[in-house]
Amino acid sequence: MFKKTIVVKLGTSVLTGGSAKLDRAHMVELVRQCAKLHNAGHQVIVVTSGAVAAGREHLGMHDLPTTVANKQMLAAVGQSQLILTWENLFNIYGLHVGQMLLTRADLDDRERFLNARDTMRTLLKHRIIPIVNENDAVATSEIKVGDNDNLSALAAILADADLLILLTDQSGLFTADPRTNKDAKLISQITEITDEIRQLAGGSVSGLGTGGMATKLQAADVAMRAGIDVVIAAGNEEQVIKRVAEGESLGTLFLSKKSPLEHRKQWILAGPPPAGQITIDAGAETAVVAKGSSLLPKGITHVAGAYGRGDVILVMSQTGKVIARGIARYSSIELEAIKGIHSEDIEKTLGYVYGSVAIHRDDLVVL
Ligand SMILES: Nc1ncnc2c1ncn2[C@@H]1O[C@H](COP(=O)(O)OP(=O)(O)O)[C@@H](O)[C@H]1O
Ligand SMILES: N[C@@H](CCC(=O)OP(=O)(O)O)C(=O)O
Repeated sequence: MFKKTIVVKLGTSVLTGGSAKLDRAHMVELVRQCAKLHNAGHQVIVVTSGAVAAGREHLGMHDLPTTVANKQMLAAVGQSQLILTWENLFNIYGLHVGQMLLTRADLDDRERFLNARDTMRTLLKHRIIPIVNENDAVATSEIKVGDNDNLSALAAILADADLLILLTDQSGLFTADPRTNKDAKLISQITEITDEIRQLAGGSVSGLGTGGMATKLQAADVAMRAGIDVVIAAGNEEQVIKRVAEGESLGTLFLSKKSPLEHRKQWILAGPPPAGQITIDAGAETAVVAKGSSLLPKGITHVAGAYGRGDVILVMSQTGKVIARGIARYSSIELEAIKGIHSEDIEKTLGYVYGSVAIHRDDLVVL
């Protein structure tokens, strides 16, 4: 069976069941489904809302505050309760969780993006469930993602996910808001988000979540552009996570045209102008061109230009021919220090290591 990387986004409406506190009984059921997928060999990442709701419950506040600062206060109180709840629930299945609190500003910054991606990958490698929420304490109006739908699309990109499942209190995207329109019909598949589709999505009516369907469509748009399929489905549908992950037609599927890898390679080719270059020896050229291998520091003979981790660079042959374009895993200063050495010696030379490769084969397009 194909092992997938799946991001499951749980909205406030799903986690509270429409009440003013966390619905722990339902959370147990959602965790059971995630644990089952995890144990079948898939990689599962949870994007959780509910910090504000948990804070409200913990402090016994009945009215939902309207000011951003008060919501931030509730999120600060509630996030620790929320993560503890997830840790305790996943523990039932012998699993640990790792908390990642992110903002869009973190992910817009190339260096921080790569650092967050390293954390995500390392958690997954150690079979720990990453639990992501917005860092509400520092998310102001300029920098906040604004809702966890958009954040979940960024988390899916960070995780190189195959599938993003947005669970909410409706069974998918309807032709109109089903709360106010009884004749609204479920749309089962979308291959392109057009203006007509966007017009179907109103704001949140539940008053518990923030974005309604509009932010789910924004998230679906971002994820699809990165080659990630998206499903919007109801959080209370039986075995919903497992069934969607297995490809059952449930809710609304947003089908992406390209795979994440094809998308990334296209971006490397057509994206930003190269920030610099490296020259490699004949052995490395054979490995990269003929075998499709990653490029190791050992094969680098020359570094030119000033660039950072995550920048697109050119890979040149000894005769000055451009062989490939790729995303550098180390800055030009770091590559200058580690060129020609064995990967095991990177740590000794730099004092730290981001991995054994200078450019990973998934980040490399041979020309
Ligand atoms: N076309 C539509 N199809 C389905 N739901 C819609 C549509 N337009 C607006 N909505 C509203 O979006 C709400 C879900 O968004 P929201 O309350 O933000 O949930 P969450 O907390 O899960 O993010 C639904 O309860 C529904 O009333
Ligand atoms: N970060 C906030 C969630 C923001 C929000 O309301 O998201 P959502 O319910 O997914 O629309 C929290 O944890 O309460």
